[in-house]
Amino acid sequence: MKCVVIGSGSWGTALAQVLCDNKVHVTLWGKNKNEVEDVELHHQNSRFFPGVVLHPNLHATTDLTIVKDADVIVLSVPTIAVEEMCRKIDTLLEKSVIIVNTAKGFHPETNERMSEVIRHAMTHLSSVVSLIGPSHAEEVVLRMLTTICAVSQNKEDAICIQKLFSNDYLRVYRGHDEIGSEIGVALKNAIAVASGVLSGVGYGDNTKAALITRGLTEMIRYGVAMGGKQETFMGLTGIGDLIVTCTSKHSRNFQAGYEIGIHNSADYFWKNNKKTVEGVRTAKVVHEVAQKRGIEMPIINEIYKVLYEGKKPKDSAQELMLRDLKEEM
Ligand SMILES: NC(=O)C1=CN([C@@H]2O[C@H](COP(=O)(O)OP(=O)(O)OC[C@H]3O[C@@H](n4cnc5c(N)ncnc54)[C@H](OP(=O)(O)O)[C@@H]3O)[C@@H](O)[C@H]2O)C=CC1
Ligand SMILES: O=C(CO)COP(=O)(O)O
Repeated sequence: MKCVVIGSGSWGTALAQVLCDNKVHVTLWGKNKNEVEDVELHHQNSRFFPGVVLHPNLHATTDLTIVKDADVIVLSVPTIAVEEMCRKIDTLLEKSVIIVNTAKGFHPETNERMSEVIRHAMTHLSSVVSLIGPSHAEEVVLRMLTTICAVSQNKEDAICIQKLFSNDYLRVYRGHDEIGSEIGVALKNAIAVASGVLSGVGYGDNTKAALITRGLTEMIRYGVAMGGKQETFMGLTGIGDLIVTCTSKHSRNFQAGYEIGIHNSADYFWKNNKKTVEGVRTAKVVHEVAQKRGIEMPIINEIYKVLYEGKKPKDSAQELMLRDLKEEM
């Protein structure tokens, strides 16, 4: 089995190392020459994991033609780059491959989920498996115990990817609700931005518990309206990923929100952010779709207003607290 991991950022590097640990033939592809040389020559990716020594057998390259005879290609680039990467890879392939999607979000223009984007962009495709769940790269690269889910419409390929990645520190479950799972992991990023905002403003643990619980309600409402199964949101790609992203110091979505909360404004974030913060774009997509379809998403609407309409976070928090009083669900 020959694997190529596309994207030498934090998640691509961590996943490529998992495959090395599992003695799978794997090469990491990156567009950034410095990053690739760092991995190939020094066994480190110091931009993302300062001080961490990577597996000695992990090789990296900037030559994309290595995909041509791959059996499995793992895509670990941000959502905005997924379609473009798929089209480039497709022109180089000599046979059909399993694509493992790891990006969490929607296409910025068509609003499609990542599996849909990949299916539309590629012809040399056996199937798409999304490998998603509560998994910060910073912990996986240190081999800390983690669980994720291999989600696919194709049961055989889900099993293949589950076995390929599972080991004594990474336990991979299988799932088949592609819609519910991909919506869960996308939406939790936007809720995590809100969690960071509330912490930055100075609110405490009661507020975070409220945000996670009511955020999950919105994820379910939206996901079920789009065709996902309610029970999926009780699993790793729902509540699991929501908890880790809303509470972890590693989360870039939480960190972005925290800065916005501290400044009581999104201006500083827009001027200075250079990190991958998927929840910001997701908030826009979900806000727009929910408005069109009449899906009630109060937290998403407020985070959208903070990010795109200059609303002050403290005013948004008050708006959420003083809405019409409701039944819980
Ligand atoms: N990090 C994590 O813990 C996890 C991340 N994910 C998801 O994985 C996806 C990838 O994120 P992550 O690895 O964290 O992001 P990073 O920002 O750590 O890395 C992204 C990598 O993709 C590269 N890249 C950016 N744009 C392009 C492009 N147009 N073509 C090719 N390469 C590109 C970047 O290169 P450069 O910087 O040089 O532009 C960088 O090497 C995201 O959707 C994220 O939500 C999922 C689970 C865990
Ligand atoms: O998806 C992730 C953890 O499961 C990574 O979250 P961030 O993108 O917020 O860092």
